[in-house]
Amino acid sequence: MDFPSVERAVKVYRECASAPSLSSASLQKTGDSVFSVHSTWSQRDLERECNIKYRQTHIVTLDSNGQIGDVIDPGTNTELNSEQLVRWSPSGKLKAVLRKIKDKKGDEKQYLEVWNNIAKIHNINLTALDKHGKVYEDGEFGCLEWSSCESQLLYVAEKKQPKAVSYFDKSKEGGSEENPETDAKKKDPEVKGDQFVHRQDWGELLVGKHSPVPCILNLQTGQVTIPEGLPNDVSVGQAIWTPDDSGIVFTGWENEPYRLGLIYCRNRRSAIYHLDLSSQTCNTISITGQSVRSPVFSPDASKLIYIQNSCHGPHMQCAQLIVYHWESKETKVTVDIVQRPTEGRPFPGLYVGRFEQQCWLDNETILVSTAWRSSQTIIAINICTGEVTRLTNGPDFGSWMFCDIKQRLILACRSSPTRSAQLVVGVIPQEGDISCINWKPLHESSVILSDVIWSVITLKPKTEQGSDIDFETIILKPKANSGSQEKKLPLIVWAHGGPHSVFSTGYLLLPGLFCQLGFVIACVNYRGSIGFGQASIDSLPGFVGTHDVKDVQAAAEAVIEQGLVDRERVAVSGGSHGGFLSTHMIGQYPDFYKACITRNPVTNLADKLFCGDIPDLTMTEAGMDFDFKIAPSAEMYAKMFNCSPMAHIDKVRAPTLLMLGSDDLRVPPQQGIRYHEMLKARGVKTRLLMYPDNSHPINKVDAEADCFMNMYTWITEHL
Ligand SMILES: CSCC[C@H](NC=O)C(=O)N[C@@H](C)C(=O)N[C@@H](CO)C(=O)O
Repeated sequence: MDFPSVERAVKVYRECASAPSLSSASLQKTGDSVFSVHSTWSQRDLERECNIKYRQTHIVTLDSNGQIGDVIDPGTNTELNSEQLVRWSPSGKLKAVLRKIKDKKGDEKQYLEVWNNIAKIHNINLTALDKHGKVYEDGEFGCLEWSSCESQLLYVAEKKQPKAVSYFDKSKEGGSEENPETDAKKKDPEVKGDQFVHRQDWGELLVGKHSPVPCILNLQTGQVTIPEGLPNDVSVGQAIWTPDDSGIVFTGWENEPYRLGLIYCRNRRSAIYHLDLSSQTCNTISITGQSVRSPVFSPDASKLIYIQNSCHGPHMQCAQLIVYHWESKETKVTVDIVQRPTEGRPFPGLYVGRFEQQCWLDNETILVSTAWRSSQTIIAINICTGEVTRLTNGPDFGSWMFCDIKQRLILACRSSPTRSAQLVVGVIPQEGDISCINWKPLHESSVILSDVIWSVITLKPKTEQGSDIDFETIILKPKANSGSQEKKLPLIVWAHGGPHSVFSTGYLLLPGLFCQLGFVIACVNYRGSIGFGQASIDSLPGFVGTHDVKDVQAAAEAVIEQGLVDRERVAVSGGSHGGFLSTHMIGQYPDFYKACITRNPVTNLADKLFCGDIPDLTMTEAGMDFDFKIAPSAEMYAKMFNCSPMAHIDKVRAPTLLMLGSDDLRVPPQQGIRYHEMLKARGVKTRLLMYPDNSHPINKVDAEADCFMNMYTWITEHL
């Protein structure tokens, strides 16, 4: 087949990859019926080979009926690459900014700034204060919270460790005998012999993050204090003030017996704590033995909500919404786990990482984004009754993300497989059906794939365990051919990673790109994906390499049966567990797939058990209960190997491209390197690309672009 040229592929990549992705968006009330929308975006810059960050501001007015009036785009884009965290104060009059700057010597410094509407009014060099290590800005631990009196800021940073010195450091010898007291007072504590103690961190994308502690900056004094009374062996994150500023509430993850990778893992043992700052007493709010996260107070401070799910089993699960009544300390599960949604009760359960801090419509209703089958949707939850109302369900946009709410003005971001992110506002009706929202765009999507059409098909597995659980596949087709039968197109079958994640009908860069270049794409949400009920998730562990493989194959065959695809030109792609699946497909269906492209694939679970930051994934997905003591028997090793792609290596024929991140801690590169070598030793065509300074996602701008071009040339060479 004559595929579009490499030059065409480069052009299409430049266009589609230019779509900015939303990092954050907030509403500020700036007048009686006037609101400003501040949004920060991330956009690939291929020339500078970096992701640039910039801010946009829009003005929204409400008319006399409280409906959306004008939407004004003053066209103010400001690049802001040094900002790490931004938080407006409760009054909206002040803005706190955590900024990272390199000084003249090239050393990184972190500043906490406070701006009013005229200028910067506070500027604290946190690094120079030397009260703690780096401030955390990540999505797991990070926080930046104003006290209600707007005189203090709360954040988390690496705990300061005693300086480790050598027993043979001459500068420490002599002198101190004469003045042990004065010397000791003069210096920070020092520890001899600890220079090379292994300090385990929280793994992939959290390297160097070992022991975060809460820090309080007093804006009047410019001083930072680390509260006393913190629980031992707990990593603190997501800290918030109690409503009267008398204490802090935070999520604490257990460090012992050792840390497991935290990112993308919502099953790490943790608790919600309340530390009273004056008495320095710390109490646990949540029940023990769970995985909890994202504490948020109601506007009237009467209730605290947080998310809870089991700390055993799959890394992503259906969660519970917990309400904790602050005065009575009564705790209630207000939204429970959903095992099997039904036509009558379609709500599939909660799949939420963190609440937005401003997620309250009123003191009884919160707004949340959650996976709802193959869509990301916004729901309203009545936290007294547990009633769930779906606020977004339109046919044109499959992915909606809740951003902010002020009074009844809601700010959201929406996209689809053919439209990049678009900010929208709407007014939630005071009466009647709150889902009747008249959404108004603040701007047009920057990328619209007008020659691509997308759809979702539902499939039922054949007879086997878990066969009463359906699954879905998102299909992208070039519009030009959608109706015609004469020209059969090549197909790429895509498997997501996790395995407990999901393809949502939002902007999908790579599938959209390949569809633009003439491929039909099938993105498979196989059984075990989130958003379909807990029973679907639980149906996969112990059956990886069979159920997920069969579902991917069923999806591929269902697309072929639609008649648009040339069954002799089918490729398979996927990263991580998606790489586990794509290498399984070419091993189990060696004549069906004519090419394979995979990123950081899991190829041998037995080998992975003792490398990488998530040994528990290996045992869980192989159908075994994880135990920190990990004492695998020969039978357990056999079981892990037998459900792995490496067990099928002798059958593989398909030319296979592997793309690995040299810094990947989630799935170490050896998994891909060994598979590559096994193919070479068997004369199977294979190519391995190793991207330095890239981790599990391989998302550095230059590496990502190079991956795409190599994927394109590999597939077009072999289909
Ligand atoms: C977002 S689900 C990831 C779940 C899992 N977490 C811990 O086990 C995980 O990281 N799995 C990897 C093997 C994987 O498949 N990662 C996915 C999703 O991040 C990927 O595409 O990289």
